Amino acid sequence: MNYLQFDRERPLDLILLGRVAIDFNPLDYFKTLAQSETFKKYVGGSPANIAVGLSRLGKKCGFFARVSDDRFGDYVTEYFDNEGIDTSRIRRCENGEKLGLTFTEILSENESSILMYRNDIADLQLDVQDIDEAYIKQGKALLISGTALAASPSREAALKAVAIAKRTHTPVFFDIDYRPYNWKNSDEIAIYYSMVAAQSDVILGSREEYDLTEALIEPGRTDAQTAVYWQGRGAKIVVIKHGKQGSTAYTCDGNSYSIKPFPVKALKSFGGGDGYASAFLYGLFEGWEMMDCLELGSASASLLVASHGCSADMPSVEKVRAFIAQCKKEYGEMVARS
Ligand SMILES: Nc1ncnc2c1ncn2[C@@H]1O[C@H](COP(=O)(O)OP(=O)(O)O)[C@@H](O)[C@H]1O
Ligand SMILES: O=C(O)C[C@@H](O)[C@H](O)C(=O)COP(=O)(O)O
Repeated sequence: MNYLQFDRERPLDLILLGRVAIDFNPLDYFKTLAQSETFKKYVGGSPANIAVGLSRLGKKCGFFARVSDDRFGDYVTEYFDNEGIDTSRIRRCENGEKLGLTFTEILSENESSILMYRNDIADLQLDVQDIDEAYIKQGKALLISGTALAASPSREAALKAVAIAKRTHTPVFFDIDYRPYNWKNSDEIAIYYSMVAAQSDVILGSREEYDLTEALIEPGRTDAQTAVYWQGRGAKIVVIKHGKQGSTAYTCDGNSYSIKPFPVKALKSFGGGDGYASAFLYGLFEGWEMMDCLELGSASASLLVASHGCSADMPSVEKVRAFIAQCKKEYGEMVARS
C-alpha cells in the first residue's frame, strides 16, 4: 500500500533542511577521546549523512543549509557536489559563524559517544530568506532535521519550510534528531518538536525522542499510543527505533511492522540511524511494501555501525542487497524479521 503520494514530475527526490558539519572519528579507536591521537575527517551532521546515503542509493537530493565562509565550508560543499547533491541552496555565513565539529569516542563496539563543538554555529544561521517556495516545489518531499529547531533564525526557517511544504502538497518527513547542544530547555524542545510532528507525514525517532516531543502533551506513552496520537494529527507513518532491539513502523491503516538489526560485527554505535533513515526513505520513494523499506533500512544501519565513517560509508543499493542476501544465506530467510 502507498501511504504517501509523491509528485513524480518534481526533479528532486528529497530536500533536506538542517546541519552540514564535520566528524572527526579516531583511527586509534577503542581508547578514550583523551587517549586517541589520530582522527579521520568526514562530512557529518545527521541530515548531511542522510543526503549522502540517499544519493548513493540513486536519489536526487537538495539541501537548505548555512555553512561557514572558510575552507571547511568549501570542503563540505565540494563533497556534496561530488556526491551529486544540489548545493544551490547552501549559503555562506556572513558574520564568521563556524561549521560544527564532532569528535567521536569509540570505546568499544557498543560504547561510543560524541562531543560536539557548536558555539557560534553556522547551521543555526539558516534564515527565513534562505527558504523559497520555488525550490520546495521542486522536491517530492521535505525532510526537517529536529536540531534545526533548536534556535532562531534556523527555527523560523524550518517552520517556514514546513508551512510552504503543506501549501504545496509536499510530504514532510521529520527526523527528530535530538542533540542536547543548543537547546535552552526541555519546554522549548517539546513545543517545537510537537509543532513539526503535528504537520509531518512521516516521523522517525527513538523512544527517548518521542518522550521529549510528547513531554507537554502526555508523558509516558507506549509506542502504540504515540503512533495513534500522531496519526490522529495526520502522520501516515510513525517509526520508533529501539537501538539494538530493532524498530517498528506504525502505519495509518492501523498496522505495525517490526524489524531487528541484521547480525554484524559492530565497530561503533553511532551512524546506524542515518543509514537506516536514508535506506528506509529510499524504499518509500520506490513505493515498496513497508517490510521491504524496513529491511533495507535495517541492513544499511548494520553496515554503518560496522564502518568507521558515516557519510563516506553510505552503501549503494547493490551493496545493501548483497549484504541482505549473505545474511539470509547464513542465518535464514527470516533473519531480522523474526
Ligand atoms: N549494534 C548494532 N548492530 C546492528 N545494528 C544496529 C546496532 N545498533 C544500532 N543498529 C541499527 O541502527 C538503527 C538505529 O539505531 P538507533 O540507536 O535506534 O538510532 P540512532 O543511531 O539514530 O540513535 C537501529 O534501528 C538498528 O537497526
Ligand atoms: O549528527 C551529527 O552532527 C554527527 C553525525 O555526523 C555523527 O556521525 C552521528 O552521530 C551519527 O548519528 P546517528 O546516525 O544518529 O547514530
